[in-house]
Amino acid sequence: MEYDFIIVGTGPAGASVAFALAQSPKQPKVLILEAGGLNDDKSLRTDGQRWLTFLQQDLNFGYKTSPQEHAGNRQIDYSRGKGLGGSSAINFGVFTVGAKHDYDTWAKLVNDEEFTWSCMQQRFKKIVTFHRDIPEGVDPKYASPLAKNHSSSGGGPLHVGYAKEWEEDLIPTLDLLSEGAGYPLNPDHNSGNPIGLSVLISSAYNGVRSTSKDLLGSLPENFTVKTFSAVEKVIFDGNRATRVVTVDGDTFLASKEVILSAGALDSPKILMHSGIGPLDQLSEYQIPVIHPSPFVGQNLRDHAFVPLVHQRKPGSSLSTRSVFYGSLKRQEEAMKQWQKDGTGEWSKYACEVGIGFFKLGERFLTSKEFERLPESEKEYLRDETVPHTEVFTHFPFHWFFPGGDFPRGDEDKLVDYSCFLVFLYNAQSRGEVRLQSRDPKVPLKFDPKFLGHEFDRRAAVESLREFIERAIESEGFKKAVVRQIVGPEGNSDEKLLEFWQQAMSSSWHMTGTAKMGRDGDEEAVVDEEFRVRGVKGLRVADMSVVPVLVSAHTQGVAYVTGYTCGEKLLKEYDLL
Ligand SMILES: Cc1cc2nc3c(=O)[nH]c(=O)nc-3n(C[C@H](O)[C@H](O)[C@H](O)COP(=O)(O)OP(=O)(O)OC[C@H]3O[C@@H](n4cnc5c(N)ncnc54)[C@H](O)[C@@H]3O)c2cc1C
Repeated sequence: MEYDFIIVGTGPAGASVAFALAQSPKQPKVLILEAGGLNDDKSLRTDGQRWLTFLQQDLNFGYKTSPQEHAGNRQIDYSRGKGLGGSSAINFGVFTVGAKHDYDTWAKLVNDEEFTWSCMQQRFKKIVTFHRDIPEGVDPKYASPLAKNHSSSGGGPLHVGYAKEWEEDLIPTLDLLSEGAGYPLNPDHNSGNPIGLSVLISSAYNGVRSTSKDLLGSLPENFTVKTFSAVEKVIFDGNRATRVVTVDGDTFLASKEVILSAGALDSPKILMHSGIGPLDQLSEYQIPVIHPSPFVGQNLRDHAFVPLVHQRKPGSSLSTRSVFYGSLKRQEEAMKQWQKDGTGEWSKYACEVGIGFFKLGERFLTSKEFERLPESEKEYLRDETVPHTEVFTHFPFHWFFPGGDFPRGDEDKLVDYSCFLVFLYNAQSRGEVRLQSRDPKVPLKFDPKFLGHEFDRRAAVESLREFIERAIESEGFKKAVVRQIVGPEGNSDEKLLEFWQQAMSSSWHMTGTAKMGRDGDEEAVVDEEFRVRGVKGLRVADMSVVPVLVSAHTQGVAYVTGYTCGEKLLKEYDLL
């Protein structure tokens, strides 16, 4: 069977390519191939369990990094979602779009206005329906987005917004950070300027998580979706891509384009198995070369985070979460309620958090590591919309703590704790993904080179130090705390770095492994039309191509990346 377009992968990017093409009245024939299954079990959408879905093995490729030299030689979890929705089906539901300057930088790098914030903001409005309602009686100072920055009714199929019910200690925690620690407020973190403290907008609504599968819900008849169809490679006639072959040996023909949206760890793999990649790697595994492309798999970037966990004095916080998490019976009852109508405690606990994007102070800006950055990078970091770090509140840490004092259905061990996550932003380290087998079932080798650059180590240390000095050591916080459960053993550079090395995790924001660039950029794997350089009829549209490590959790970027590619295809093939 021949199709006009074949899209590989249904994460935010692939689903958005499809969603854009579905708007064509000319009904091009589109085939969507997805490695995993339907992901149609309703309970996978339980808002309060969004932190746990990634542990389900059938929904996750289960990747790990290679041993990380600067992180205690640990192999760090490098999860990727499998099945309809891709990684959005297993992610934590943080819905952030990043800084205006990220997109304007992208547009400048590739010399195309289509990537500016003003164009991307319009696309967000087509993909997303934003629900602005917050619980009654809550002061809107942490959550009052301006209408002009968001779509409301009449937006797209991806529903985002605030949880209906907030945990009792959410606002007091944010008050502590704003009034006690002096962090600035920002009631509209998705406005293009994320700087400041807000209540988080999540990819969830009415207790139900949203995933990119929601964009595939009402595809017209000219679309075919095939699950359990992992693509091995693209086949070329001369240098034109004409077919894809799955690992099970099925072949599908594409008369116009193949679009790879298999994500930043798998699109490079498909390229390499198709003969597009670094010559040394292709020849080592005897893969016939279609086009040498030395930067396929290079330029990998990511965010990272560490947790800070403290036990609070009994009665010092208003939190009731430990009572819920401490009772399996209560959790079961709540699940019955959630199954019935999406309400109850599974749409309250860990469903709303605080998020802050901040600039760091003079100690960071005058450090030798900052000084030694290229001028263009310093200029980028000085832009008013670009944060230097992120802080996150109310992470349900007890689920990930191996034993210890946390509630696990045992009411004797109820502990009231606070958990903040501190993020490393703007990492300068460039990692890589590499072939390690000729067998397409074997994943690439993933080496993000976490903390491999001196700037990253400085930014990690200063992000953590500044948050500890401002928030954790503030009178308001200290007086409510019994002890630190997880955190550094001191405030020196060495102790702070040691803590990062032992406790850091990837944020799963892998970016840049098939980077987009303008003519003359020798590192560019694709051009600004998403076309793979050196061949015809093949594009990559997912986080692989994004040439900027955006100041956000990356699902939003993946959605608009895919949608931009879809719009370009509609235009180029005169489909509107
Ligand atoms: C545990 C976790 C938590 C996260 N939390 C957040 C968060 O809270 N907020 C946020 O903004 N971002 C978060 N992210 C990141 C975010 O989900 C990703 O940036 C985003 O999903 C990337 O979109 P994508 O379309 O590029 O790739 P993916 O979402 O990874 O989609 C790739 C798709 O391609 C399919 N595929 C792969 N190989 C093949 C093949 N050979 N053939 C056919 N199909 C294939 C996969 O099954 C998948 O459907 C998280 C990610 C993870 C893993």
